[in-house]
Amino acid sequence: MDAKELVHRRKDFFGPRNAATRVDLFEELTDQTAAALRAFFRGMGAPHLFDEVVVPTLHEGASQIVVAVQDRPWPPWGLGARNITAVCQTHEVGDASYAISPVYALDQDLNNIGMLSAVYKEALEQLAVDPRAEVCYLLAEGSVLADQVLSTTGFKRSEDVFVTSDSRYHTYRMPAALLLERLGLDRLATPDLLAHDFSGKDDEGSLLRKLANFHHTIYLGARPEWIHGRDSEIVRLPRGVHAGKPGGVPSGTGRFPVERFDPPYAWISNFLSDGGARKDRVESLVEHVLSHRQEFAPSTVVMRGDNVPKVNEKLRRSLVLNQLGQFESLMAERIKASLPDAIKRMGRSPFKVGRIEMQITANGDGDYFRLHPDTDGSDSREISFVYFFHREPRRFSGGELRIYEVREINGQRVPADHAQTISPRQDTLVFFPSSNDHEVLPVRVPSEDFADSRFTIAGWIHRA
Ligand SMILES: O=C(O)CCC(=O)C(=O)O
Ligand SMILES: [Fe+2]
Repeated sequence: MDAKELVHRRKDFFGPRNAATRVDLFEELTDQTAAALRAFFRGMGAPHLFDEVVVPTLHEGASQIVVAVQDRPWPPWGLGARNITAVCQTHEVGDASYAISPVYALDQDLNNIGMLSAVYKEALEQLAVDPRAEVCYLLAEGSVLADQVLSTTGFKRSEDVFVTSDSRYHTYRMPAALLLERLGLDRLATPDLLAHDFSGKDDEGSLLRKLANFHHTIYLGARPEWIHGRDSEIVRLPRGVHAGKPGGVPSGTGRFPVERFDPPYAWISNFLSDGGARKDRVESLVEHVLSHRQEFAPSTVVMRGDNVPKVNEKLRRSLVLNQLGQFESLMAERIKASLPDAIKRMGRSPFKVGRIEMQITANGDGDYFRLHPDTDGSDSREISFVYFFHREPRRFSGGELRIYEVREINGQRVPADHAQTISPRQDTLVFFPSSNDHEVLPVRVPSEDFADSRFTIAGWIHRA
């Protein structure tokens, strides 16, 4: 190889590597694709993403996976026949509203901006077939860089807010077609992107820098969630959380401007822990539920006009245990101690506390609790609470508690068109008014092991 050739090669660092790359798209997994994806995520250092995110999301439908793939010319089968080098997944979260993942890539391709952009472009183009299609990211309040990058690209922050114990997340949204345009992806062909050939289309590399900035910020902003399971600046947008509510209330997609409300709930982290005792308390609670596994029964609901609790899988699917054992008095004591402050935080008036009902629930794979209030006003339930706990490490996903806000219109309390979504956190308790509509989004427990369930102590505080 002479020096000239070497210089030429250096100039096209990613171009030659992308020469055998194509962009592919699928909505179902063949064994071959599954194997290639698994190998990809393992190479990325996040093997669990495949089983815990990609596959379940795909199985729920309305999801697409766009990949950059290199095929081995011969033999076209067996190990390494398809080598995936980048992945982007979209899924519907509401009417014509889509979540879009970062473009996942192996470390050696993180600056392969042409390839990342080619994948992103094809993912967006699939969505933009519907002119109403918008894409969404969930971005933490107070984020500086990601907010700047998304906002200058044309994303609008909406008041669809999601809450975890560490952060509040806003939904940022933008039409898919406009995003293609703003990133210059409507002007660039996929082969040119893969060849890193921006000639004539990129004014002094500003397009390349803009794309790099966009992909890097989203990738790095989202990375703590999938590498460390930590709250990150950008988090995954779960399916269903922007879905419309029954009863004709407009969906909370944020397409309709909404005013801001005070949170309708109050929460307390490290609820049972004091000092170093947390681990022991939660562990013994987990032991308690595991040793009473046989006494858990299918959960029931009480329908209006009927006093007898019945199993109704249209509304609720989970298991319930009524004996709290030694935890009953501990919970009651803690609840009473923290209630006055919580009531203040929820902006409610104090009331004389009567009895406290409590039950333990286990939400396994596929379980949920559809939209409901805990009182129709004919009983004395005042405040509901949910205490979250689970075996470590956490092996379920989903199961967010979504609490709808209420607003006054002409003196009447009506459910607002948006809600706050709380992801289950170890040893955290959430209070909310029993009359507020709320729901538990579907839970995923890939292991299908009872011990990996989303466990709660749920209860109701009555007026005396
Ligand atoms: O499990 C939850 O997060 C809420 C349960 C609930 O709504 C109830 O038990 O009434
Ligand atoms: Fe409830």
